[in-house]
Amino acid sequence: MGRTMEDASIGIIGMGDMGKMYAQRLSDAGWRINACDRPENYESLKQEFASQQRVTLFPNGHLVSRLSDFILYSVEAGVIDRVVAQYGPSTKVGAIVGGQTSCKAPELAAFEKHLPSDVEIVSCHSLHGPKVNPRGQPLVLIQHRASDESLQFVDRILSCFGSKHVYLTGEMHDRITADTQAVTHAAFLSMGTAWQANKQFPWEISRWVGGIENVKINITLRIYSNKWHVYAGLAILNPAAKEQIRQYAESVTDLYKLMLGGHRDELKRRVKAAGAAVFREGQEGQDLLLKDEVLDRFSLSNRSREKSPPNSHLSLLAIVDCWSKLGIVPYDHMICSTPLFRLWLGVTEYLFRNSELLEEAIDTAIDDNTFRSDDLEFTFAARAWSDCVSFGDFESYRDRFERIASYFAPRFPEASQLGNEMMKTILEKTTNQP
Ligand SMILES: NC(=O)C1=CN([C@@H]2O[C@H](COP(=O)(O)OP(=O)(O)OC[C@H]3O[C@@H](n4cnc5c(N)ncnc54)[C@H](OP(=O)(O)O)[C@@H]3O)[C@@H](O)[C@H]2O)C=CC1
Ligand SMILES: O=C(O)C(=O)Cc1ccc(O)cc1
Repeated sequence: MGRTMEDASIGIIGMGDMGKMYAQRLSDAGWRINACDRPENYESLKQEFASQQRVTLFPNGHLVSRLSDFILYSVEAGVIDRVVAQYGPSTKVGAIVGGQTSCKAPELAAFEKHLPSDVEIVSCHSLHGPKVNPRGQPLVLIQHRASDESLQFVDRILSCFGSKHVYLTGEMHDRITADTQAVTHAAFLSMGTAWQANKQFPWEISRWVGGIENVKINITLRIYSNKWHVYAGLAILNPAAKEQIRQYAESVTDLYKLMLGGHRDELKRRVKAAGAAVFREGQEGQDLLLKDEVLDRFSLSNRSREKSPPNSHLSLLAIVDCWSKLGIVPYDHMICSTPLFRLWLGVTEYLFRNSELLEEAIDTAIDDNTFRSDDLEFTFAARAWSDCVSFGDFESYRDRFERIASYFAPRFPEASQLGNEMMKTILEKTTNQP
């Protein structure tokens, strides 16, 4: 192999949010980094990292690849094949190559197709955004075409994050993250779409103020304030995601029809059967601590509230129905959970483990018209996102995403500050899951 830990250097191709976070943390831990972004970004990146002695910027990926012992591609998922085709053949003999894209099938296929056969492949995926502290968060490692020694090499390099290393195949990774990431995002994207369609800013409306509504609002705005390609890539490129998002849209539609038709008993039976399948005895894990006292502290609204306003919670009833239809037990997915997924499971659990609240949601869905038009738009939105992902057209995904993002944009600074505090407080209590 000819590389030693002492003189090894790490290459990063793609110095966006994740690439910069990796460069910063790995160089702080003492590693030498060779990095590049697209050639037109070379000068500005060189200036940005001028004071970082251990980070050397290069104009392109050929120069990074020929020098580095472990090379990470941290580019948009949609361009991975093109970028690996371009720089892969320049990889240093005997080096190890990996990627940070959120869906592994296309990334590993690109590596197999374009990397010389004397190059090993160990890929990775940090299951959190660039502003989250990696300590304690899952970090997936994939020993795809590599010796045990090379896996240990990568393991050691990445150990400075303090993340929880999880060893999976690419296929297992994609199946699990379809649920922990893609379906979770589909639910929040649909909430934002419905609010926009109804011309609402939910924090200004009393029925959306307080408790788990704050989580829905803050996370939705957090997603729309991020880059569209992250969500598009992991949904469109993952075949398991398409199927799961379709089931979510189907569950939303079925439950909404039961609500509209006033079929209280059937709705109750279906929701409770799904709840029993998902929240089985003994699978509670630790208390997720999503209590109103905590959640109420993170409101974008300046109104106070007396009591939880009743809500049909269609988005939450549907995710449990969807999990049960697909035979998914979300607790089994904690190994690949992102912060958003844990919050999503937390609010779902909060509803389903409180039988009074669950009964109230079902009764509200049948008896109270207040949420009908919200739920109608939510149903349309869930189906439209599912279609958009199934068609696999990145540009129309981008269009939809950016149109809705621009509606909420004036509130992003405030929402992301509040969202960060909320994530921090809640995640401190939910990180160490079994
Ligand atoms: N953001 C997140 O929360 C997470 C993202 N990921 C995944 O990590 C990857 C990177 O995401 P993120 O950092 O957020 O996205 P960014 O858009 O911030 O970063 C991607 C970078 O790659 C650059 N790039 C594109 N083509 C090339 C090229 N040919 N050579 C060199 N650089 C190139 C882009 O430049 P330009 O913008 O000029 O095109 C951009 O700076 C994605 O695949 C994403 O799915 C994984 C975990 C979390
Ligand atoms: O927590 C989430 O789901 C996020 O939105 C952040 C994120 C996005 C992409 C990833 O591959 C991993 C984490």
